[in-house]
Amino acid sequence: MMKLKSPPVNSLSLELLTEFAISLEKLENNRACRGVIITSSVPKIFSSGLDITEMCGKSMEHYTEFWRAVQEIWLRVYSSSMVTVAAVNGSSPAGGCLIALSCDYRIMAENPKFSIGLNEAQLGIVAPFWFKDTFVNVVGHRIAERSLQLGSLHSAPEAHKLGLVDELVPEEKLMEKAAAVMAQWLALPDHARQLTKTMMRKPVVDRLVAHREEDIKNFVTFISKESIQKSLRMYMEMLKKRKS
Ligand SMILES: CCCC/C=C/CC(=O)SCCNC(=O)CCNC(=O)[C@H](O)C(C)(C)COP(=O)(O)OP(=O)(O)OC[C@H]1O[C@@H](n2cnc3c(N)ncnc32)[C@H](O)[C@@H]1OP(=O)(O)O
Repeated sequence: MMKLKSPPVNSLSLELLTEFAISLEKLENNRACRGVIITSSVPKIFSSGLDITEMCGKSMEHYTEFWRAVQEIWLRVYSSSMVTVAAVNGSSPAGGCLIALSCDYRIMAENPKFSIGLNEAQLGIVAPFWFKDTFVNVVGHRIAERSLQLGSLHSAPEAHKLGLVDELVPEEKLMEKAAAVMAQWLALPDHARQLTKTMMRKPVVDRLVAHREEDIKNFVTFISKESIQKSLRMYMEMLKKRKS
């Protein structure tokens, strides 16, 4: 099991992304490890997505390093040879949702206050093509298109209805259910499951691998724009105001 632990909201900072990638690599290289449950140790939050402070007021070099780390975590989770189950035990906007979408199966705590979705548009930013591809591959084109354009965050019941999460279970049953799903997936021979997973996911993975440097350049150019920086600053202010 892998538990995201970066209070208060598990925002995906460069440090957390790097630790996460190293832990995944270790598990991937351990032949005895055939599956991983990804969850959070922060109450009520799975992950608040990318750490916005990593994308605000920093240098081009920093944005480059940060975006490479974001790409890396997606590539590792999405193309993992292990069975990956997301036990979504709290809200999971944007990058947090991407982590869950990249797993093989998603189980979410049945709490209507928890929400999940790719809400980038609400921040005035655009989800890159590989976020979009991952989303489309889970929920289909129409639902993804509407949800992405509106930057929707879906409540747990709504997310289940849309197919964004596979199952809802009472919060106290989440880990038990995740273990049961893992056992069910691990009952199959690894090679058949892994080859099938590769067949299904390879086109999307290959697309980023082929355009990785171009994608970094696009991100750095986009995020460095004063208008985008302003949107991000305003969003952070809104988060702080909402709190007080
Ligand atoms: C080409 C560009 C593509 C770039 C792609 C980006 C994808 C992303 O992931 S962008 C990030 C999107 N994330 C969000 O919109 C989530 C924002 N956060 C929330 O909605 C809420 O914080 C929460 C529902 C996750 C939790 O709510 P809660 O009431 O428990 O906590 P808060 O008081 O709101 O937050 C506590 C603390 O944490 C700061 N914070 C929250 N989220 C982030 C974040 N993603 N990055 C950095 N910091 C974050 C928040 O401002 C509070 O800080 P202070 O205690 O200093 O006020």
